[in-house]
Amino acid sequence: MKQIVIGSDHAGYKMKQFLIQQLQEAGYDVEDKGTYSEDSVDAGAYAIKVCEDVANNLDTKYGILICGTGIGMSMMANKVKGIRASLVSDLFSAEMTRAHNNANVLCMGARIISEYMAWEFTKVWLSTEHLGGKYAKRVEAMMNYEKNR
Ligand SMILES: O=C(CO)[C@H](O)[C@H](O)[C@H](O)COP(=O)(O)O
Repeated sequence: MKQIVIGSDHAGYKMKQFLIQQLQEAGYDVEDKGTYSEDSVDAGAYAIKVCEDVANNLDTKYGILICGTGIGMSMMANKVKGIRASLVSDLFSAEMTRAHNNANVLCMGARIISEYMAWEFTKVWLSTEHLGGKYAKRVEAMMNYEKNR
């Protein structure tokens, strides 16, 4: 079971706290990189904290990021080398982003989805295996582009 590194801005703080509780109850080891209150902060800084940790521990850690829309978090997350972050607002995408894209960071918008939905998406995302084969080749091509640019 991979360790979960989680972060949010002020808009995602409550959802982050909810997910931490659910994840811990489900037996996950969770590291909370902040923010630690609903005081206004810039989401990008927390995306970097989470994603640099995941990128340095690709075999052992996954990341979860929450802001108001999930957009700023996912944009910043994908600037960190080694990160494949997906913004998810439906169950099918939560599954496919693991099965086809092997995402290592899940982003969600607390002003878009409910806590219930966020936990449903998180469970599917964590329990879906990457399918490999042609999908692995496509992910590899993506990572080679990043490495060589
Ligand atoms: O995309 C975002 C961050 O880059 C988020 O949706 C933020 O949570 C949102 O922009 C925060 O808005 P606020 O007016 O500062 O609460």
